[in-house]
Amino acid sequence: MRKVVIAGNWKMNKTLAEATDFMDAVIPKAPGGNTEAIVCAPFVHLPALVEKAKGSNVKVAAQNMHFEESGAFTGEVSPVMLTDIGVTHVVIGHSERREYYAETDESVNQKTKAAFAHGLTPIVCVGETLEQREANETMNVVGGQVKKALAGLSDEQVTQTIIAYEPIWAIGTGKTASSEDANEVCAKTRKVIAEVTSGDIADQVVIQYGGSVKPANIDELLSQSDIDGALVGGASLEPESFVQLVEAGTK
Ligand SMILES: O=C(CO)COP(=O)(O)O
Repeated sequence: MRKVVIAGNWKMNKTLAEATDFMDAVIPKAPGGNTEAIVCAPFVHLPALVEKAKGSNVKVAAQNMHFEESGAFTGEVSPVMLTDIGVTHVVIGHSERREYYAETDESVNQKTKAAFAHGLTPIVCVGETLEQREANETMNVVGGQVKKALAGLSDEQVTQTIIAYEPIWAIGTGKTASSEDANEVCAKTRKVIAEVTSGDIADQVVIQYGGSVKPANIDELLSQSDIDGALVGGASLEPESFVQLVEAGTK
C-alpha cells in the first residue's frame, strides 16, 4: 500500500514567527502512520522548522536547491547545506521555477540526481499549461517531463521519488482539475514510469495532485485510484486547513 503524502508549499510566504507558530499548532495534530505531512518552507526558516519538527510527524522540505555541492553560485543553496541542517525533502521543478527562473527538464534531472546523492527525497513537479491541455498535449508534456526527470535514476531511487502532478492552469486559480481528470493523468504518469523501470516499481511511486487543493475537495481527490496525496499552496498556509488536509489522508 502506498503512503499518502500531504505537502504544504508555502512559496514566498510567512515571517519566521508565523512559520514557527504554524508548527506549534500543527505538530500536536499530525497523525503520522501511513500519512506523511511535509512543510515546504522558505530557506531562511528551515533551521528553525527542522528544530521544531524533531521527534514529530511533520517533515520539512526546501522549495528548491542547486545541484552542485558548493561553488560560485551567488544566492543559491546546495543539497549539502540542506542535509547538514536536517532537511529531508526538496521540491524540484515547480512550474513557478520553470517559468520565472528558467528551470529546464535538464536542471530538474540534475537536481533530482543530486537529491538522491545527498539523501534527500525529491518532490518532482510536472504539469501542462492550459494551451497544452486544450491542444491534447497533456500526456506528451507530462510524460516527457517525468521521463526526463527520472533519467539515469535506479529503480530504487524511482520508488522513493515523489511526483507532483500540478496542471499549471489549476495553480492558485481556484480551478481544480476534476478528480477524474487528475486521476487519469496520474494513472497515465504511472504507466510512463512503468515504461522506464522494471517489475512493479511504478506501483510503489507516490503521485500527488496539486492545484487549488483545499479541505472541500481533498477527500474526492484522495479517493481516486492513482492520487496518493497533494502538493498544496494557498490552503496549506493556515494550520487549521493544513491539518484538515493531512487528516483527510488518514481516512
Ligand atoms: O503550486 C501549488 C503547490 O505547489 C498549488 O498552489 P495552490 O494550492 O495555491 O493552487
